Amino acid sequence: MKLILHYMKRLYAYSGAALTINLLGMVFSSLLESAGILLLIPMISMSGILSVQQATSYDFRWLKELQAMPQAWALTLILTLYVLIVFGQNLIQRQIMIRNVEIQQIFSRKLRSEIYSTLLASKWSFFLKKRKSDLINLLTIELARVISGINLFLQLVTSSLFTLIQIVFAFWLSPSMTMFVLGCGTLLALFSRHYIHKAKLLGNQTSVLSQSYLAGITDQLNGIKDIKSNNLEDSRLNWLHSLTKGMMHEQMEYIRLRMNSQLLYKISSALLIAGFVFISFRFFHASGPQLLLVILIFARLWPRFTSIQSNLEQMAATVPAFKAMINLQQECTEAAEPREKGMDGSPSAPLRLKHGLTCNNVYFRYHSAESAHTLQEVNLFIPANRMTAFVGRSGAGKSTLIDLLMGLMQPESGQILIDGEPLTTSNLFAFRRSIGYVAQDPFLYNASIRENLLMIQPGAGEDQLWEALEFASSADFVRALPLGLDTLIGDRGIRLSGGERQRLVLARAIISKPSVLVLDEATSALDTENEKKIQQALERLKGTMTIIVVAHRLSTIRHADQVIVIDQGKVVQRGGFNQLAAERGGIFGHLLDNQKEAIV
Ligand SMILES: Nc1ncnc2c1ncn2[C@@H]1O[C@H](COP(=O)(O)OP(=O)(O)OP(=O)(O)O)[C@@H](O)[C@H]1O
Repeated sequence: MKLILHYMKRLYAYSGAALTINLLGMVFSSLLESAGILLLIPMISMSGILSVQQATSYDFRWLKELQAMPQAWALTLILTLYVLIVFGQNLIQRQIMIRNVEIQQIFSRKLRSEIYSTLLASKWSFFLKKRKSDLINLLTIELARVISGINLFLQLVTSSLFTLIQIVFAFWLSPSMTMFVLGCGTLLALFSRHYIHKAKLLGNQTSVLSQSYLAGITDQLNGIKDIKSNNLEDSRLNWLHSLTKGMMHEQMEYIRLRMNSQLLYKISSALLIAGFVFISFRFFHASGPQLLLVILIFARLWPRFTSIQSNLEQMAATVPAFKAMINLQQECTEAAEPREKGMDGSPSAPLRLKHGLTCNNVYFRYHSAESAHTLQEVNLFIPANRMTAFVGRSGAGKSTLIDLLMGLMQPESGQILIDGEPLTTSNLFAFRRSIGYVAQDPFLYNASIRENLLMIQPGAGEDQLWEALEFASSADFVRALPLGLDTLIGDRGIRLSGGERQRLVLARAIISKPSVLVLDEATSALDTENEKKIQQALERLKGTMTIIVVAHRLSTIRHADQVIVIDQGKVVQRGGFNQLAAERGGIFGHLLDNQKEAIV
């Protein structure tokens, strides 16, 4: 309940007065509905079916005045009033329903953007710990459950208000009978508590199953080529069958639970009416009109109790989603990156690196204090507008160092300096804006080549697009495509070859003319021809920007101004390519020999 109230407060904060007006509108509409029913009494009374005076202890003075009028006049008056009330009530009801949906839509939109923006503002280290599919599950399925939980809560509030007014109205007609119905309702609600508890447990299962489903499907679609080429379709289908069996079982349990509770309420309603009418008639000799009133009150109140019970069960099933969403928001807030503090609130302009980047005695580790350092005692200088290459064995710590240099993670101790200034929150965003980044596994959006380039430089003209493509050795292949720049490249650029993808990502990285270009193993998965094209692109860019390259293929960095060798998290060699190649017994020479052997 605390969790739901947390979001209700949010709902109130977002919708403010509109929500209060709607709730008041609901009370008014409910009052009108009761007034409409109240008018049925003189109608019934006039028809002679029921003498209301006889059935209740109240004195209907206005009825007597009506009876004094000619019957045709009185009936016309009552019927007109009845129609007007029903008409007015339905108009208000219509307005309330539209406003309710509007409030819900505004809330769901704001909640989605609030959660997504907190997520985007989280540090890179947060994403390293999280499974991508779990985040997708939270942002789609669980978020939808939270929104449906809020809707259910609003329905519950409405239902409770309606019921309260019905109770007051019923009390006015017959206090004793209303007390009896309320007593029975309370007893049944106590008895039905276990349904709500069970619904919450089933809601937990729903969360777990949907998380597994999404995680499995995402993994498998990401690795569909592997599945097809290794003939794994049957085993994947078996996985799906067993998971969907669990999902079906859980859904059937839930629906059985809800139907059982509804059945209990409906059967008890019939039993209570029958029992009450029998006892009143047999032992207390109640009159016909009194018995009719019992049925009227029961028929109006009991369905309300049933719908409140059903509402509570459905809400209980969404509680785990509320819990998951609050946890995610808390985790994101704890992992939030410091906000950009521009002087006038606008994003800061990219930096231009003048002298270079420095690592000053940098130490870093991913896990707790007990684990070994991934990087230790790293001291180095990357001069501006030169090409610096990092090499080393797999797992040496090259990518980790690049992440620290880009400010994606912070050193445990030591400092990263930008032109002599420590990299802190005040210059972090301006520095990041000055970087163009190309990863080993190039990421492209499922859009056209043009759109992919414009995402980084929205205002770029045709000349600028082609210039970036020329520099990245991509112009030829784009020109050869039937639709040229407007070619759609598919999911992550699947319709292009690995080399074309990589060169297109390079074009995208340089289109904004960044001050620093980072290539993290961008040529490792390429063939010699494509590697050569990237190498030529780097040659063209040399001197215009600071280039940092992590390379497994040493041929890529043959023309680097400086090569830094990392081993077990430490800088073990540095110098020019040829100088390091000539150093006897060094790791660089060893790596070079290995690659020569592989070629022979
Ligand atoms: N997200 C992470 N969580 C925990 N440990 C990590 C993480 N990423 C990398 N490591 C560990 O840090 C060490 C350095 O990894 P890193 O990726 O920086 O090496 P690398 O030199 O770039 O390797 P490669 O050339 O194979 O990509 C490795 O032992 C690796 O297991």
